[in-house]
Amino acid sequence: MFSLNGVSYSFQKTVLDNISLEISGGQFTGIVGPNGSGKTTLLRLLSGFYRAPQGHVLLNGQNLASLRPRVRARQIAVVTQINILNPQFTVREMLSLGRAPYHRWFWQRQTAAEKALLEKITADLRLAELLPRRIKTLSGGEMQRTVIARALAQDTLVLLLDEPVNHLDIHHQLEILSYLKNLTAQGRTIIAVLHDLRLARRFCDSLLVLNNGQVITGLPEEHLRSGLLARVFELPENSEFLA
Ligand SMILES: Nc1ncnc2c1ncn2[C@@H]1O[C@H](COP(=O)(O)OP(=O)(O)OP(=O)(O)O)[C@@H](O)[C@H]1O
Repeated sequence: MFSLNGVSYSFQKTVLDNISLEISGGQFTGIVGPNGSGKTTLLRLLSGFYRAPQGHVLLNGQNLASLRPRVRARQIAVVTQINILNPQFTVREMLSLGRAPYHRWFWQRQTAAEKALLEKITADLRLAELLPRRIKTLSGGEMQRTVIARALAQDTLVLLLDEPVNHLDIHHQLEILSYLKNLTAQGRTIIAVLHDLRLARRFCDSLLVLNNGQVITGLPEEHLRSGLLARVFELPENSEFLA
């Protein structure tokens, strides 16, 4: 699915230093690491938002940098921390925006298949009552569910999410993460930055652990057994936050 070959990325200092790794398709991969370790930077490289000045980011063997944004948006949907939303849009309009990569012009009529897709997403994320509401009137959690729904409306094989459950209460956190996990059973690839290590361990098939410019890949249990998570987060090995 994704291959990174010798990727480095720097701002004033080097954030990612000569990273080579593979991310498998059809899995839930978590990106974890301390604040400032480069999680968002890595996600932006995977989305094509940043171009690696050194090395290559490949999606199914294709260099991401060579894909036109519209073509990329049919393969990768992104939920960022700061989603630039027009506060005047309704939830219904936001969902429709997810179809933009497939339309020639802005408010092109939706096909029956597109309407059915949006209805299913609306039902799955329990958004029906919110459809007529303007974005500016939503709570943080409602907004987050709307943004995730818009990404799902892109109907891509890959979904990249930056802290997708941050604004959600524990019930909605579990609901959204279970939903995302179930999408992998349909062959979709989910890659998400997560801060809660217990949730990451419970839902992720593999974890990318970022620290000091390096990325260590592996199963959550491997990282736990080796003590890597405890070391990186400066926690005792038997910490309840890893359990
Ligand atoms: N546009 C930028 N200009 C300068 N420095 C930046 C920029 N974006 C990120 N950085 C720096 O790069 C480092 C990695 O940032 P990044 O946002 O990728 O980390 P993160 O692991 O996602 O952090 P957090 O957990 O706090 O969200 C940080 O030190 C950050 O200050």
